[in-house]
Amino acid sequence: MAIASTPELEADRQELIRLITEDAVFHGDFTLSSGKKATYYVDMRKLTLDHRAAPAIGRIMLDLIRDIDGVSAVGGLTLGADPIANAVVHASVAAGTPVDAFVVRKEPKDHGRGRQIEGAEVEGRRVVVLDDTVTTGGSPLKAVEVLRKAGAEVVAVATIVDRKTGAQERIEAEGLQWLAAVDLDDLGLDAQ
Ligand SMILES: O=P(O)(O)OC[C@H]1O[C@H](OP(=O)(O)OP(=O)(O)O)[C@H](O)[C@@H]1O
Ligand SMILES: O=C(O)c1cc(=O)[nH]c(=O)[nH]1
Repeated sequence: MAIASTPELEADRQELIRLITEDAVFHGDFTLSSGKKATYYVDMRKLTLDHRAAPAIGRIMLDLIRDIDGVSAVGGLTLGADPIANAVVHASVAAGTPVDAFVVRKEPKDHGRGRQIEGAEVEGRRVVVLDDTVTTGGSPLKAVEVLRKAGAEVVAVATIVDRKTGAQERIEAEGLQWLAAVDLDDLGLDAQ
């Protein structure tokens, strides 16, 4: 669990935990992105696109990466990461420490400029990969692979919710820092 760096930001985080618990945790039988089964699903899109939560998500995720030197762009695999990256851009401008955002497509675009990474140019830049909920880590690692091929220096993966099912170990095995704003203890859920 990552306690925020100031009482105000920790209040933001606690309010986000309340909103996730009330509005984004769904119980039932779910198939996850990895094909695994689970009895709950955390639908963070409900909150990354919600006016009550999006500004705080930007501040919380900016705070989460505060100790990493030289980060100039953030983003991740579309679409979970996209509204988070945009929120971080706004929070970073408000904080006087601007960063840019990028979107990593699942496949390169088949028309126009044919790009797989949209937005900020990442070559030679230190970047952080974002995600909304991480289970196996496959999605952020796909973004890492695409970003590295494009010449980015990926330094960390930062998620809002960590489902605590092995992603941290996979990410750290890639030499990347692992950061999570909210974990299962915060939400009163068991790992699965
Ligand atoms: O850690 P993983 O096993 O990769 O699972 C987590 C991923 O699953 C969800 O995205 P999803 O694949 O549902 O795609 P979407 O963002 O396009 O909805 C979520 O937003 C994460 O990116
Ligand atoms: O593993 C996933 O696909 C997944 C789990 C979860 O709780 N939320 C989500 O958006 N994706």
